[in-house]
Amino acid sequence: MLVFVTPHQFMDGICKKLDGKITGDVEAISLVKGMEVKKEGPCMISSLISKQLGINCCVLMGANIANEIAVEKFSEATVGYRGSREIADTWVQLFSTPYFMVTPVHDVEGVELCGTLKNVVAIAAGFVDGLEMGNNTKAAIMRIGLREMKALSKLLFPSVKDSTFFESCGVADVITTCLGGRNRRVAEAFAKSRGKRSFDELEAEMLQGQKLQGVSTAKEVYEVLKHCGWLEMFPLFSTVHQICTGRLQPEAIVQYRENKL
Ligand SMILES: NC(=O)c1ccc[n+]([C@@H]2O[C@H](COP(=O)([O-])OP(=O)(O)OC[C@H]3O[C@@H](n4cnc5c(N)ncnc54)[C@H](O)[C@@H]3O)[C@@H](O)[C@H]2O)c1
Ligand SMILES: O=P(O)(O)OC[C@H](O)CO
Repeated sequence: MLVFVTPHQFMDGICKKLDGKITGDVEAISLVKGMEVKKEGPCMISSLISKQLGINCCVLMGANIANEIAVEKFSEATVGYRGSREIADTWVQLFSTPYFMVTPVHDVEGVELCGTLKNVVAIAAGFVDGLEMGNNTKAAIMRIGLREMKALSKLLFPSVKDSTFFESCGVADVITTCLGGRNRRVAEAFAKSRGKRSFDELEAEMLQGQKLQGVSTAKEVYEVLKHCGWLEMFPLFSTVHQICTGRLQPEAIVQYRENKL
């Protein structure tokens, strides 16, 4: 059983290194939050693993800030699977502990897109914190973000279920990452510097070698939206990328009209 958990930026290279080396009856699970954008469109990391290595791949996503789990504070997570429930039950059994409650959901794309897209929402929440806009604004950003997450997931994969957004991988992960995650923290510092310090510089200074997922995911999402002609339908997602790249000021995070999707 193979467990993948690295920053998503490295997964293409890792799969290329593993290509041809995996034989026998192998099952994989990805904890990686992110996507690759190929010429033919977005490719979720579990699909990349499945396609490049020829193996089935489930996902594990949820409201899971690592250092809280490390000290055994209670939390939940979601296993997303396709096909047979049997393998999902095996993963649930493997990961479950009295303080880590894992639920299987038959919606691998929905679960993985929740884990991926909420990192863009967390960047937006960090801008709100850095600008000291307050709790009402932050709640508004989280709500708009969740709505865009659901709308984009369903446009990309019509099979995605509404109920997935109420699992740990959905609304709960939006909340915990917007309150306590690294994406939020670094975006807060970016906004405090009024965009004068780059994300790369802040990441290197604040994360000691760890890699942010939200900034590159915002770029990948922007590319997908632009390619599909959907930019105006997703103002929060597109504004986050434009702020990250310096085309807009952090204040722009509340300066757009929400489109009714
Ligand atoms: N840390 C969290 O709280 C948390 C929680 C849930 C999910 N995730 C997700 O898990 C994934 C990994 O996050 P993380 O915080 O464990 O990341 P991390 O930066 O701590 O790196 C995890 C692993 O990736 C390896 N790695 C680093 N650079 C690499 C490279 N160039 N090539 C190959 N491997 C490399 C590291 O050696 C390490 O073992 C991300 O997609 C993240 O969103 C993280
Ligand atoms: O620390 P972050 O912002 O990468 O978020 C960590 C996890 O994805 C939360 O579930």
